[in-house]
Order: sequence, then structure tokens, then C-alpha cells
Amino acid sequence: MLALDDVRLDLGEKPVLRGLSLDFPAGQTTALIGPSGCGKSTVLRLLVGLLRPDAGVVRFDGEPLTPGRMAAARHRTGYVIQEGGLFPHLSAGANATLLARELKRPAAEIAARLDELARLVRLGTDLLDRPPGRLSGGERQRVALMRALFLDPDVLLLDEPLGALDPMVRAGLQDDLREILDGSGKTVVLVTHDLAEAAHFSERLVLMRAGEAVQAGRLEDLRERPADGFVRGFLAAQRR
Ligand SMILES: Nc1ncnc2c1ncn2[C@@H]1O[C@H](COP(=O)(O)OP(=O)(O)OP(=O)(O)O)[C@@H](O)[C@H]1O
Repeated sequence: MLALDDVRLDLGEKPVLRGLSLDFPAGQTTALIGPSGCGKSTVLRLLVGLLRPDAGVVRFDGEPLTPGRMAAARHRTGYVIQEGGLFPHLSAGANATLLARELKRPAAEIAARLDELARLVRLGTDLLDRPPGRLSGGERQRVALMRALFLDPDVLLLDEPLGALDPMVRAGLQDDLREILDGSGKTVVLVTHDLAEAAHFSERLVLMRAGEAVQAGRLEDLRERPADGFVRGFLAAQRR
């Protein structure tokens, strides 16, 4: 569904991706893991067309993601950026419905979908009138998820969607999100630096280091047959 073919990308003077090839099969969740700064968010920005590769090809639904195909791909993609990225001056509801209103979807359809999604992500509808600044961190993440899911996209790109939450809230949201994703048929790329969280969501982990994919597989594969000392060290550091 999504792929990077031998993608190179420099940001500033710095090589960030060095001939990276990855593929994300349709209908599956893939977790991208790796230490801070290894290029995980950069991969998502390429997949959504916010960055263009210096060399190599980004594919969406098998086709190169050219400028002409960008808008159609964006409408089939839900994207949760780090920290949620909600607009502070809009209410939670207005944030969630932003793209649907931009696309001039009928008001009744928007209202019905808002209600349905609030139930799905377990957000009280009384909170929809509040601006993000008057919501808790967990509630804001739920609104960011509603916004990403609003048009029922084929593809979901989630950049640390549960970051910066206390462990109890995080565990609750992990379970809710897994329930939403399981059996949804969506192609999901989940970025996290937390190995346990990655394994909670996906049987397919891709471990990155300094712009390269070091190893892909299930948690057991990484644990039992680590590709190198870096994989062993990354797992040992997260032993809990
Ligand atoms: N706009 C930019 N200009 C220059 N360098 C950048 C830019 N954006 C990112 N980088 C660099 O690219 C590298 C990869 O960044 P990226 O955000 O993809 O990492 P990450 O793996 O998602 O990290 P984290 O887990 O901390 O979010 C980092 O070294 C970062 O400093």
C-alpha cells in the first residue's frame, strides 16, 4: 500500500535517510521504532507528501506519489502528528471536522460522523465545544484521532499518538486504539520509541537506526535472532 524505494533525503546539510527501502502492506499495522532522531517522523512526512525525497521513490497504492497525486492520497490518509497538532483557537469538534467542512460535506453527515467517532474514541460529546487548552492530554489525543479518522481513511499515519501521557491514561488509550485498529482493514504506520507499545499494536516491527532500517520482524524475531549488536542493545535497554 505504501513504500519507500531506495529513498535518500538530506535535511539542512545532514543526510537523514540513506537509501531507505520499506514497505507497508495493505490492511496491516507496522510499528516503526528506533532511538530519537533516527528518522521515524521523517518517514511519515515523506508518506504524506510533506517532504519529497532527494532520490528514490515514495509509493502510495503502488503508484509514485507525484505532486499530481498528492491531494487524492492526502484525502485517503489520516495523520496524527506528535503532540496531536490541534489548532488551539478551534473547539475540539471544529478540529475534528476541519477537513470534512473544507470538502463541503453535508452538515448532517458531519454531525452524525462526529457523534459516531466521539463514541468510538470514548470522548464525552460535552467536551467537543471546548478548545484543546481546556482538555486533558489524553482527551486531546482522542480528538486528534477523531480528526485523523474522520474521512474513514485507508491509511493511518500515527506519530507517537500516545506520547507524553501518564502510564494509566496511556494504557487505557492503547487498548482503545487497538480495538479501533483491529479488523479495521486500514494500513497503519505507528511510530513509537517504546518497544512494548510497538509489540502491543503490531506483529510487524521495523527497527531504524540513523536513517536505515536495521531489522524487520516480530518482537520474538528481534529478540531471538537480533541482526546485530545495536538490535541487542536496543532490546536490552527496554527490557522491562
Ligand atoms: N527540518 C529539519 N531540518 C534539519 N534537520 C532535521 C529537520 N527535521 C528533522 N531533522 C533531523 O532529521 C533527523 C531525523 O528526525 P526525525 O524527526 O525523523 O527523527 P525521529 O526518529 O522521529 O525522532 P523522535 O523519536 O525524537 O521524534 C534528526 O537528526 C533531526 O534532527
